Amino acid sequence: MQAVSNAQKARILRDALPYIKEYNGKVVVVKYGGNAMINEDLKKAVLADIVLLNLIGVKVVFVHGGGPHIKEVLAEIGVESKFINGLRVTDEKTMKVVQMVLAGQVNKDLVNLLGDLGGKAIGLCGIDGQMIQVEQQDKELGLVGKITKIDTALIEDSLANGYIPVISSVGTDGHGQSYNINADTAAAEIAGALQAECMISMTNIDGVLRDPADPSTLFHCLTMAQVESLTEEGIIAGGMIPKVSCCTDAIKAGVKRVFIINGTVPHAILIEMLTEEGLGTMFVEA
Ligand SMILES: Nc1ncnc2c1ncn2[C@@H]1O[C@H](COP(=O)(O)OP(=O)(O)O)[C@@H](O)[C@H]1O
Ligand SMILES: CC(=O)N[C@@H](CCC(=O)OP(=O)(O)O)C(=O)O
Repeated sequence: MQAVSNAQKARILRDALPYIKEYNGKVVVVKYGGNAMINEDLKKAVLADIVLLNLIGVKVVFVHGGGPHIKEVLAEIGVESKFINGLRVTDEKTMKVVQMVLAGQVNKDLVNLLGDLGGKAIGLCGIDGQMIQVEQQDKELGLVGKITKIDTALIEDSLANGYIPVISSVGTDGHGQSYNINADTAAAEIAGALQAECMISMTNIDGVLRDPADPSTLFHCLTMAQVESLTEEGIIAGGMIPKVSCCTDAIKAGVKRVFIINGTVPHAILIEMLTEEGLGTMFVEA
């Protein structure tokens, strides 16, 4: 690899200035999927980028998943999940594991690492301050919550105090029952409620692809209509279904810029936000 001279390093920083100005003081919701948390080094690199964004004045709201972590703990107790359109059918036993893994293990590990990296982070889930209020989505899905309201007070207080809110997608029905929510859905609803400047979903694939096995088939930009037909054709499938519909929902809710990027590419988020390089799939109205 060619060495970067000091002058080049300085120019890279200077070239980021217009983007830094653009995002300074703005709310950016970042969704970090469990499949993108593939190893500790990569996780630390992603979290260091989040700390950097926070320190240059971006109000980062960090919503995380943890599907693979839930799967691992369920496997240990001999439970196998069924998914309907990318959503985990959640019975009471599964819900206990979901809450324990997302709001406990994954959330606190991320907060801990952010702290280690010099970030000021606070771990929350949708139950805290009744932030994510839900009702049952569908009997067949069990304890999967459909979001009825996002109370942004706690998020806004955290941001106003300079914290990075780290949020896990567990909601409450207001009567003591916890519900499981797809993390992309939670991120999109939170982004809409905050009227965020930008929402970025970080996953383990470059974006929406015609053929997920072939990176050259990436869609750089998708309209709502294209999303609908690709879903009907079955090209958008599995976990990509809720992810993509969340992106279109966020656009409809007034979020200005919405992307799916590959969180396993080092510094993908900095490249997307602070350079003219466009990574992943961007969603637009028409
Ligand atoms: N058209 C498509 N383009 C890209 N990925 C797709 C597509 N259809 C299905 N997928 C699958 O969706 C997965 C991403 O969803 P998911 O596993 O739920 O991610 P995360 O854990 O980050 O939320 C990809 O790894 C891929 O296997
Ligand atoms: C209802 C539902 O499916 N909830 C998800 C919540 C975690 C999640 O979304 O994690 P990823 O972002 O890593 O996929 C689940 O149980 O897996």
